[in-house]
Amino acid sequence: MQRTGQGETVQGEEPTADNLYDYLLAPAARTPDKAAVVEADESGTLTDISYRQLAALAEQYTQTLELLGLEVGERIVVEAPSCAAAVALLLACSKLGLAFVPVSAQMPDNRLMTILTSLDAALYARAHGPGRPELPWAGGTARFALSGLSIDKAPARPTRRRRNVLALDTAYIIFTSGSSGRPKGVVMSHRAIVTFLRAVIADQLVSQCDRIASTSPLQFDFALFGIGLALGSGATLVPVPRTCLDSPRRMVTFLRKARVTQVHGVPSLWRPLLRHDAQLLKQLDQVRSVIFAGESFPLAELRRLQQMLPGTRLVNGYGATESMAASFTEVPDPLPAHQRTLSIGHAHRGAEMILVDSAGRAVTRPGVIAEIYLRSPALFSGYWNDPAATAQVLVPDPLQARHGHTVLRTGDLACLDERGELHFVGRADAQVQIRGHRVELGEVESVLAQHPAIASAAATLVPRGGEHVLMAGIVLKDITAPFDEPAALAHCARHLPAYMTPRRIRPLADLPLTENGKADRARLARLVTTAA
Ligand SMILES: Nc1ncnc2c1ncn2[C@@H]1O[C@H](COS(=O)(=O)NC(=O)C[C@H](N)c2cccc(Br)c2)[C@@H](O)[C@H]1O
Repeated sequence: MQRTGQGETVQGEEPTADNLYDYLLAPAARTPDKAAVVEADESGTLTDISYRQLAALAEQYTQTLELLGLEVGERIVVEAPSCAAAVALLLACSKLGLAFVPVSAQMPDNRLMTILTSLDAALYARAHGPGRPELPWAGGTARFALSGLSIDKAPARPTRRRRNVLALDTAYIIFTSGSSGRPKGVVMSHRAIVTFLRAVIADQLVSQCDRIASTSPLQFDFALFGIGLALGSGATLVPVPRTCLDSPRRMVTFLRKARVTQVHGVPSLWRPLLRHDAQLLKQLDQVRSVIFAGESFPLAELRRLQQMLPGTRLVNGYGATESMAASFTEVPDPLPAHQRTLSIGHAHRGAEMILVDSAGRAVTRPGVIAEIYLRSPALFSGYWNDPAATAQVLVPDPLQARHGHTVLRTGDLACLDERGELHFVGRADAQVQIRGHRVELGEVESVLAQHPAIASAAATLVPRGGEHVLMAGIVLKDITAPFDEPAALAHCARHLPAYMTPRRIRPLADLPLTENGKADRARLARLVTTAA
């Protein structure tokens, strides 16, 4: 479809530039009446929004936004769950070249204000629902739902001439907590996200008859991945309501009712099911594949999941928001008993992960731990308004420095196995040193999870008097049983060197998680210390 100066599209020709709107709505021309998004209301009633209806809603939002006369590149902060209206607003922003910045309703007011201010956002749009009465935001505001987008306060912007949207214009910005604590905005262009989605869909991760359950909150790019994979392949997106995620029974009921065939989620999504109602998993006979991402899936739990979902393809999705993702590796079925680390395989089509040691040399021998660098045409543009932080991670290719291109320095450590596949080892900045030894928190956790009474475990370092002390939190299989800490400590001493044995092991009701569902080691450190 040829784009005219006013951003209109003329049916028939291919778009002149990669654009998320054209890419995600292409199926609307082929299968307009097919369900694009399945909506669930609070009573659990499911409603299909067809590609035609989604395109119409996106058009309605586009016309309302167009009246604001915003320049290409202006930022729209969107507070909403993953749902059809949010997808339509993402499409409208993409069509007008506005940057879509998803935030969560659970985000504290002051963090939201930091993001709105640092972005100098043109509009803060939230899905209909309880607002934030105390939010001191003086910029543009709007509310949106399936019924439409209403501007409550127009942004004070001079109406400017709109130009064509280019492939390098920003499609979305995702704020990550970042290990430094200050939120960093990962800026992704239309070219990066469309290139990535084309490659991953070409790798046959999904088929157009899939119904993809997305379980991550919208501000986590795993949710945008679900939107891109579903619509980009002409399949159907099934956002799972938060209320279904807290109860194993409600989640299984929902997945069955919505006839879901592929489930996306972080490893912790499966923990309550595996612990309480593993038998319920047998009801998910229609689920053909599961894609997990965000952190290593503890092997003991992964083996249980594999047993309970016989014949279901389990895919280990690895990667960072700065490239959306890097690799999708099928877990061997069955997972060999001796295997202690998960393969993250090879990068998706058109990209390459290389291992580089601290001297900047390529590592090609198995078993040598080094840092993963990602060569890819789908890398992020940079961190919002932070060229210094950008230069830390978008670096000259250490193996082809003279060519001038940059690669992503992931900060992740991995090593090659005998077959040349990468195995994730851990975060370079999470390498903890105890009395001069490198400690792998993941290794401590997997030994603890092998203890017969322990369902799951998380380890962390607690600063204590100038040094760091290794502490662990565990969840018992039977929370009514008394916890025998000395026995658990003895179990660790039998399987781990002394410096990797936790000082204390604390039973917890649940392992603390971040908003994106990953292990929250900072909160764990506070929990195990206060429990001392
Ligand atoms: N599969 C793993 N094993 C182990 N460690 C993982 C895995 N996936 C990540 N990580 C870690 O998480 C970091 C990155 O965090 S992030 O920027 O918030 N992004 C994410 O978590 C999610 C990521 N954007 C994403 C989004 C959609 C699909 C996929 Br597929 C992946 C990586 O650098 C790794 O340290």
